[in-house]
This record gives sequence, structure tokens and C-alpha cells, in this order.
Amino acid sequence: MSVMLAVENVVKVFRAHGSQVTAVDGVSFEVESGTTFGLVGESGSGKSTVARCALRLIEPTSGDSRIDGERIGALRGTAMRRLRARTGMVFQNPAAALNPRLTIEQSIAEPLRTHSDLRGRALAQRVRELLDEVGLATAHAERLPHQLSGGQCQRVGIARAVATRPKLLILDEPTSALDVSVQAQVLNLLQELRREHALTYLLISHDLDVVRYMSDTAGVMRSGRLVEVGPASRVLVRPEHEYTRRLLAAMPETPGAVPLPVPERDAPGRLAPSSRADAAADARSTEPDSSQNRIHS
Ligand SMILES: Nc1ncnc2c1ncn2[C@@H]1O[C@H](COP(=O)(O)OP(=O)(O)OP(=O)(O)O)[C@@H](O)[C@H]1O
Repeated sequence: MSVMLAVENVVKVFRAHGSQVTAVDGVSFEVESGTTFGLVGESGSGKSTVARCALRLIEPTSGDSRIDGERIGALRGTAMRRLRARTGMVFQNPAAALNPRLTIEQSIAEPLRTHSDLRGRALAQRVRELLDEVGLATAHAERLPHQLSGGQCQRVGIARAVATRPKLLILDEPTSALDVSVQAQVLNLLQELRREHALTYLLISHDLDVVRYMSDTAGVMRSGRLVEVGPASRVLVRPEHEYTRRLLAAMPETPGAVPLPVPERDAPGRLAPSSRADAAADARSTEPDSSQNRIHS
């Protein structure tokens, strides 16, 4: 298997008003193509910063990363824009990530206008395909973000992120702002898209259940350093590092919660039930998604 993302000794120091914070302190890891790497750690441990440095959304103080074999520190201009089209990001707060004045159709068309030659009918057709791919109805195209539920807004965010058919997505707390009843639907949609398009994910989450459910490999960050890396089924079940053990022990118990099922990674086809089917009942309304709840009984 080839390496899609290699983060190499990344350091990021933020300097402001005479003080400095070392947010990331020499982090290296690799993510194999078509797999999910889950990054966990307490708030402020540097997860988002390392992900942003990896895609060069912010400049690292030192270190570099390679995406699909390309060293991105050396890329400029058109080469950097091409690389941007091959990567995407799904954010924590879907409603805030969307421009409130753009219709859903305009929002999804935006990255396509920037990174592709699609215009007119071909562009509208691609937007419709993307709506379908993320389980939204054509009727949603004309709506504004405030007319959608949180889960639907996140589907739009995912459609935008996959619009240019990227190979690598960063998922920064993709479900933590969502109602617990729609979290599993959005996770299942992400799993389906990963399988169908052979995507590679770098997933950041506070929720260890989410990381265990989604990830092949897990990395644990503490104070800007990666303290433990390994198969998610080992690191998040039988951790070797004392800090990971404490993190697991501190995980809040949600009353009534049922653990997410362990995905059948080698099984062909989709995780059932289909997240698009989940969305179908919801697709014609603006009510919050509530059809399937696989986290709570
Ligand atoms: N733009 C910035 N300027 C100054 N300090 C920053 C900036 N961005 C992040 N930091 C600091 O860097 C450290 C790491 O932040 P980061 O957001 O990467 O952590 P995190 O693990 O993703 O946290 P959370 O889970 O709360 O999002 C924190 O101390 C944070 O305050």
C-alpha cells in the first residue's frame, strides 16, 4: 500500500504579543492510501494545528509533509493550487462553515468554479450528482444554510469537500457539533464515500468511540507531541502509554449510549444501513435528521 500523507517532523510555534506557544513539537506520522488515521488528544494538544500544517493551510515553523509523494513545502503557484484540489477539509461547525448568503447549489459549485473548468449545465449537473452522493434531494439546492438542519449542513460541507474528487480529506471534529441522533449517519456517509472513492482520511476527534469506529490507525497527541501510534483497535483498547490509558479512563460515559459497532473493514459493500437511506426520509423536510440512531438505543 502506498503512503498518501507523510508528516515529517513538523514544529509549529505561535508567537503573539511577546509570548510563544509551541503547538506542535516534532510530529511525524504516515497515513496509507485508502485508510483513516484518527488523531486524538485533549483540547489544546495540537491536533488541528498539525493537520493544518500537513495541508499547508498554515505554515509550519519547521518540518514538511508529502501528499501522494509530493513534498508540499516546495510547491508554489499552480502546483500548490492543483494540490489543494486533491485535498479537502470537513469542519466541525457545518453551518458556520457555509456562507449564509449562498444557496446550497452555489456553495457546492464554489470549489468547482475555483478548481475545475465546469460551467453552466455541466456544473449544475455535477452539483446535482454531489447532492445525491451525500444523500440530499435536488430540492435542497435552492435553500439557504439556515433552512437546513445541522446534519444536512454537514452533508453540504462534505459535498463541498469531495466536489473536486480529492484523494485526502481532513475531518476536523466532523460530528461533534451535531445532534447525537445524526452523528452515526454522517459517519456512515463518510465511510461510504471513503470506500467508493478510495479516499484517505485524517480524522481529528475528541470522541474516542468515533475514532475507534472510523480509524485503521490512531495517534495520541499530548502537549504538541505524538505519544503513541498504532492500530486503532490496539491503541484505543489496550494502550501502551500511560497518558492514553488516562485518556480512555477519562472518557465520559453517555447515559443510554450504545457503542458504535466495529466496522467490517474487509466486507464488501457498504456499512448498513445506508446513510443515504437514512437521509432519504429527511431529504424533503427541514426537520433535523432523526431517522436512524445507531449511537443511542
Ligand atoms: N492561531 C493561533 N495563535 C496562537 N496560538 C494558537 C493558534 N492556534 C492554536 N494555538 C494554540 O496552539 C495549541 C494547540 O491548538 P490546537 O487547536 O491545535 O489544539 P487541538 O488539540 O486541536 O485543540 P481542540 O481539540 O480544542 O481543537 C493551543 O495551545 C492553542 O491555544
